[in-house]
Amino acid sequence: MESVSGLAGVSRETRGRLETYRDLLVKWQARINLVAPSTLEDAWVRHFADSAQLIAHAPDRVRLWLDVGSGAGFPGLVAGIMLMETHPDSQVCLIESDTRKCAFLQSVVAETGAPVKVIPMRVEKAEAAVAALGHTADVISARAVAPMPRLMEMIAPYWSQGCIGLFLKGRDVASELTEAAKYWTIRTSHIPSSTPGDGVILKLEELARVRPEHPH
Ligand SMILES: C[S@@+](CC[C@H](N)C(=O)[O-])C[C@H]1O[C@@H](n2cnc3c(N)ncnc32)[C@H](O)[C@@H]1O
Repeated sequence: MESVSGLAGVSRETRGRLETYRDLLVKWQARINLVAPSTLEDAWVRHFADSAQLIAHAPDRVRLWLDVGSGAGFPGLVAGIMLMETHPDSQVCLIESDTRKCAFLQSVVAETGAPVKVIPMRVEKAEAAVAALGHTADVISARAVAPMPRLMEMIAPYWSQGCIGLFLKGRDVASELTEAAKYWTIRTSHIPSSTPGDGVILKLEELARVRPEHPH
């Protein structure tokens, strides 16, 4: 695992927590569909390293990292475990509408002790629950949840000055951003993903509405 980019150089404790997470993923996958079955064998790269690479792009201070549509916890729960080592004051919040996936996420949190709050709700309904955490988000992340115009509508209530977005996206991101720019002033940069494939990390540093809600 140490040789997998994004997971290189993690401590023995972090490695142990991620292995606990991977073992639980395999166990629960037999009962509920957490990830595409074809990706399970290569989960270290496809899910864990893909998520872990975001940590290198986190700001120095992360009080709250918000992950939307977390599914089986990628990238947010991996971030939560990695931040225990690099940003010990951080809290991660996972918003996921599927309650069975949330039960899995809770079991990983319980087994690893990660400072992660799971909110079993649709992101559109979770504003009060997130506000109760006491901090605005410094980082918002998502993978495979929605095209950018829709994703921007989902995250806008949680966005504040100084926040950054870190999104794992595929090859269609340029056309998604062209569409999004009709509705938002945005400032973005693309960082090639360090895991195989044609993915990118889309870093969002400005989000301000210029037209009413996208008609998704
Ligand atoms: C394709 S899965 C991706 C899961 C994970 N991010 C990953 O990359 O493995 C999309 C997830 O987003 C969740 N989701 C979709 N719309 C949502 C919403 N409005 N609020 C909260 N969760 C949502 C779904 O339940 C699902 O688990």
